[in-house]
Amino acid sequence: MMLHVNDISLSLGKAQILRNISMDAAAGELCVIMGANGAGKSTLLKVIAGEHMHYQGHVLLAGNELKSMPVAAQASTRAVLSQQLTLNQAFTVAEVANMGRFVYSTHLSSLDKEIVTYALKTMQVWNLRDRTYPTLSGGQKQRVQMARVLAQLLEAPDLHTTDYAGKKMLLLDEPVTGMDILHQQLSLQLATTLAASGVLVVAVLHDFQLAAAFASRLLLLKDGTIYAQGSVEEILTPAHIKNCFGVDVAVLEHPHCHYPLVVTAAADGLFKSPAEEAINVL
Ligand SMILES: Nc1ncnc2c1ncn2[C@@H]1O[C@H](COP(=O)(O)OP(=O)(O)OP(=O)(O)O)[C@@H](O)[C@H]1O
Repeated sequence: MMLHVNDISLSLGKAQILRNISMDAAAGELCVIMGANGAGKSTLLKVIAGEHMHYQGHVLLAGNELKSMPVAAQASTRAVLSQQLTLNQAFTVAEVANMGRFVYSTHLSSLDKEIVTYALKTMQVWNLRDRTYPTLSGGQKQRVQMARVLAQLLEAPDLHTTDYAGKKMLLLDEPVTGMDILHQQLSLQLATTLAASGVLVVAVLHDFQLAAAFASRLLLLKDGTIYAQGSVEEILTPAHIKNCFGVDVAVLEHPHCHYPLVVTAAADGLFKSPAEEAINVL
């Protein structure tokens, strides 16, 4: 799957949310989008997911303009994990995971069931399969959502046997929010493994360490535009982070791994005294 985003802009209501965004990503990449709250990350992901079809510019998926792709074709080529997905009805965990397969047919075949079982086991929520989804903890819910998108994406109950190059895209909006460190690692290793099988993965992350460890390419958004894009080393610099997040950091070398470590350099100084605040307001 090749994703080609060419000069897209998007308004929601009266506000222009995205401006002149261009990016390319290819099969096998794990492309991470970062940026401050409100920078436009989720909105960009939603455009790519086909949720905001009134964008200006072009979004090409494997050479096809997204706007002209039938909904069924879109659903069979990409799986989406959205932010703050609320499911208050009393579905069981297994039923939520089954939803990943309903995009193909309302009748689940034995292969569908095997894929769902495999997805639940991969995300270590098989033991929760009969629980009602709303009663789960935040991190458990997120793991079930990962199982659902995995069930949608896979064509076989195995991570390693299928070549997905040119066929599948996985869009993840803050997938590890609320997960403990083990399941954060598990989820991103899963994303990397899928990428190695040819899936194009685009993920919004807030955690610099996870981005540094797993991204093959980074996109930094600021105020609805692309501030910078490139390799982890090119993007995770103190200057870029200061400009996009307003925080002073130091970027160190990991003692064992090749990736950079981002640590905050100043623990205080973000809150000014009331007198200084007053001067800023004036
Ligand atoms: N439906 C909408 N109508 C109007 N404005 C919207 C709508 N959805 C999002 N916005 C605005 O668009 C901007 C970008 O929102 P978006 O959710 O893409 O940010 P984000 O980078 O994902 O932020 P966060 O890190 O908080 O998740 C924000 O200012 C938000 O208030």
